[in-house]
Amino acid sequence: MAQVQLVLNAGSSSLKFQVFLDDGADVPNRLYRGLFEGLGSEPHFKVKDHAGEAVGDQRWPGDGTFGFEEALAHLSDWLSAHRGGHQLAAVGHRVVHGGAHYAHAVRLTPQIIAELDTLSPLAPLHQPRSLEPIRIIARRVPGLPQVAAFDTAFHRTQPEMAQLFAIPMSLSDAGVRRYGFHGLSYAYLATQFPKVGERLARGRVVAAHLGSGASLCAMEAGRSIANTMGFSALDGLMMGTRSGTIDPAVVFYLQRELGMSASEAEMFLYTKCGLAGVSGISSDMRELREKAEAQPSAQRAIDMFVYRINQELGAQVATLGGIDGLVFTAGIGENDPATRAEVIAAARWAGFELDLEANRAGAQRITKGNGPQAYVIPTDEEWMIVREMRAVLAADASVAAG
Ligand SMILES: Nc1ncnc2c1ncn2[C@@H]1O[C@H](COP(=O)(O)OP(=O)(O)O)[C@@H](O)[C@H]1O
Ligand SMILES: CC(=O)OP(=O)(O)O
Ligand SMILES: [Mg+2]
Repeated sequence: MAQVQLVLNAGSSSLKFQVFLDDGADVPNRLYRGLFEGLGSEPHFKVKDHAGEAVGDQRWPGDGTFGFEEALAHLSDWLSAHRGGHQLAAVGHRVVHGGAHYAHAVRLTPQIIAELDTLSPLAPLHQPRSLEPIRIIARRVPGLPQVAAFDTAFHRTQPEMAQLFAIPMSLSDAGVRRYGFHGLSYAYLATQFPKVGERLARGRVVAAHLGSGASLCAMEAGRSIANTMGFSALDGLMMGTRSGTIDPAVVFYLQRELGMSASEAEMFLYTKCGLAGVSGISSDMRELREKAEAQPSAQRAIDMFVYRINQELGAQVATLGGIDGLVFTAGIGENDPATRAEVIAAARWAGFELDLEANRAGAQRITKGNGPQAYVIPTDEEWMIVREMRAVLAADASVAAG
């Protein structure tokens, strides 16, 4: 009987999944691809089959009664009904934080799960959400292989300078360092660069993962050189609900003057800031675009989002010593031509020239002229995870075979 592999990707506002045929093919054969989006606002479940046909679509009221746990339960029922008799052979998970230790995906054991849980304080929005389904599955189907693929792993190639803070080395050695995130997304993009062209595959690239979480990654010949996210996924760009880089003295102020505890200040910066905090309207770029004309606070949030991208782009380009290509990806990067146009307009200092029509039409290359070029490449973290999972399981099997 044919077997399938499931991949789960728990993001800050979404739970994404894909089901692949476990047929040993080099290019993973996808059966289903789906997601819950708007977790925390207006939950929406969508699934497509391998041909892109919608096979599931459901919405829940935005009253806070349908959260991550309900999404997991719904997904489990949906999968049981749609597995078509295929047996589940393995589950791959996006685990945001692999610490300094994990530079590659790993097969999960109770010890490793416990070790990964110690990193939860470094990624409070993400790590517990990845570990929860891992624990549930381990309890319900104890023998089922589960593999964790890490968002931090891709960045372990960064030079020491990019990974260190200006603090005593003893603290850096204890783990207070820059890890970088969205690595599975950037690793996937790197696999696509050769198909797009030499300039991306060999050159100096800044990739912009603009989703609910957002970051930039400076890449040289497809390897990570720097990332705007650091010790945590709170750093760098302004995000859906996260502040991004902020003067650390603001944190002291929140505690000392506003009486917040450390945990309250932390949750404030993770969940009440960014697009949602500045606009007072929504963390979702779609809603802000709709309301921008009528509501100045929505326009202000969008303007600040673009302003910060351009600023951080400057830092990444300086780190690379120049730029050959800019790549947009993730929810906003893939779907919002207005944000791309505004970022490119702000980044004309780097020589970008927008191709208005190509950008509007959603073409792969969205700039023209002789300067550096900008592209849109849809990301596929689940595809990257299934590939990494297969490599881990194949290595395990060859060790077992002796
Ligand atoms: N058509 C669209 N136009 C503008 N923004 C969009 C569109 N579709 C999705 N988005 C944005 O993408 C975000 C989700 O991005 P995604 O990469 O899926 O995030 P995550 O994985 O962190 O949950 C949404 O919050 C929304 O702001
Ligand atoms: C690391 C991170 O911020 O992920 P996401 O964008 O999926 O929330
Ligand atoms: Mg994501």
